[in-house]
Amino acid sequence: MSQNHHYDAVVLGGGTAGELVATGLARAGRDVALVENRLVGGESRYFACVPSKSLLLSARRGETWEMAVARRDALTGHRADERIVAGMAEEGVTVLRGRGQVTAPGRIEVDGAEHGFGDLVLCTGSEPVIPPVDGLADVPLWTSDGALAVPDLPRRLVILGGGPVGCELAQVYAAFGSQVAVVEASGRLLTAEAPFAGEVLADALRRMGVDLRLGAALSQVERKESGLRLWLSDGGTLDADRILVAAGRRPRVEGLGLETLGVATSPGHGVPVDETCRVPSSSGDVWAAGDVTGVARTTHAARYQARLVLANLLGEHRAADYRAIPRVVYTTPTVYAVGISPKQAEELGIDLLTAGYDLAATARAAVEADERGRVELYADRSRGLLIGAAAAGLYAEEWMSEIALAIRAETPLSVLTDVVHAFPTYGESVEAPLRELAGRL
Ligand SMILES: Cc1cc2nc3c(=O)[nH]c(=O)nc-3n(C[C@H](O)[C@H](O)[C@H](O)COP(=O)(O)OP(=O)(O)OC[C@H]3O[C@@H](n4cnc5c(N)ncnc54)[C@H](O)[C@@H]3O)c2cc1C
Ligand SMILES: NC(=O)c1ccc[n+]([C@@H]2O[C@H](COP(=O)([O-])OP(=O)(O)OC[C@H]3O[C@@H](n4cnc5c(N)ncnc54)[C@H](O)[C@@H]3O)[C@@H](O)[C@H]2O)c1
Repeated sequence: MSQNHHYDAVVLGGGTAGELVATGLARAGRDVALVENRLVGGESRYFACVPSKSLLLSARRGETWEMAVARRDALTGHRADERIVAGMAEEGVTVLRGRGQVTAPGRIEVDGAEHGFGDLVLCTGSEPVIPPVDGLADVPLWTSDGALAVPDLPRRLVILGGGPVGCELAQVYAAFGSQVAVVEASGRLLTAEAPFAGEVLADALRRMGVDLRLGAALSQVERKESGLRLWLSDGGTLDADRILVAAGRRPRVEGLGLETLGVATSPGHGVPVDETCRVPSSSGDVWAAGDVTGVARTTHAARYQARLVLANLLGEHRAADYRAIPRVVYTTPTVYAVGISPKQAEELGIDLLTAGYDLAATARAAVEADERGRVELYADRSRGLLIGAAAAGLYAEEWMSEIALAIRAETPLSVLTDVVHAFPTYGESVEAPLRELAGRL
């Protein structure tokens, strides 16, 4: 095996988190290599956030499918990374293309060549979970990666999973004319969030003609002469031309050689990290950022953790605070959640006070002629503080940011109730529930 250079740091995985850490280290004068076996820029840029948000916008604008695909592909740079790699090289990052695997403390192999490192930063992201369903492995499947990189518009599409991916893509394909069904094992969409959010979205999808099969799991798939036949656990059946699996993602921790560093991993779980994003290991300095940690699987959380790792590698001591990381589903209407959800509060035994408001009561809803949606705010009775919120409504991803700040900054309710919102905005909808919470605490 050829012996190569010794780097101050090796970043394994060149997605959102890896790109940020590697570039930051190079700018600080460190000798750094970024190892990437697919495309530098990662999931978000080519196969996830950017193409899905582009298609959702095209759907809202009423563009044709051909226009939408052209726009999506232009925004993702036609899934080519040469420009980004060249930019990183200019910053001083060495990009090593190939699959990386740690072979011993301080040593990593990339496609037959071995390199040395001081620090290791794990940024390997996550991968889709394919449920063990009879016959599913024998039929052509899409995961979101596949769906968001091809020009096909299936006539009949079944989406397995009613989480953020399933809901966003159901809206995309239904808007462009596919006959869409969503099979979701739990009784509702967006099961991790407040029930009203999934209900508002279910109503929006049904109005577009989406067939929602809630509380049913997929139990068997068979290939028929003209397409696929699906059997569900509630006895129902569906016919489809294509199945899109959106049944969750798991941190990519296997096959990285982490055992050689004494890093304990288990399938389906992220690499363990402390509050500084350091990975407990028997040797050397190992850090992790992004989906691989399994902490908060969004691009903005990956960027947050990457900035933290970078600061800590450069001699600061920064600890993560995950209390106010937003969770957004970019459908129409948007679903936005931040902080503690009612389900989490129950699990944690928090005495939760809830106050809500229907967006229909705002003047903005009348102006927009769109009365859908609601906002709910959650306070911890014992601490007298706002700790969570959820909203389903147009542009909620924009007007709910002040609530994220309020949770993160632990802003007293007496201050929040004194904030004046512009008229007529959906943002006014938080005023009444804030006053209600303040009155009940
Ligand atoms: C359909 C979809 C839509 C989404 N929409 C949003 C959204 O709107 N907003 C949002 O905030 N989040 C969204 N997400 C989540 C977001 O995409 C992820 O949280 C984000 O991409 C995580 O970044 P990362 O750096 O951790 O991983 P990635 O960007 O996946 O990067 C990991 C990289 O590591 C590489 N790699 C892995 N193992 C190795 C190895 N052994 N050797 C070399 N390279 C390796 C991979 O090829 C990959 O490029 C969406 C996800 C999906 C699936
Ligand atoms: N806008 C965003 O920020 C955004 C958008 C999309 C995805 N993401 C990220 O991507 C990750 C993955 O999203 P996801 O929607 O794939 O996963 P998820 O885990 O949120 O939802 C998967 C759903 O599939 C259902 N399911 C699983 N197996 C099933 C089966 N056999 N039959 C029927 N239903 C089944 C589950 O009950 C669950 O509701 C999320 O963690 C999210 O953070 C973020």
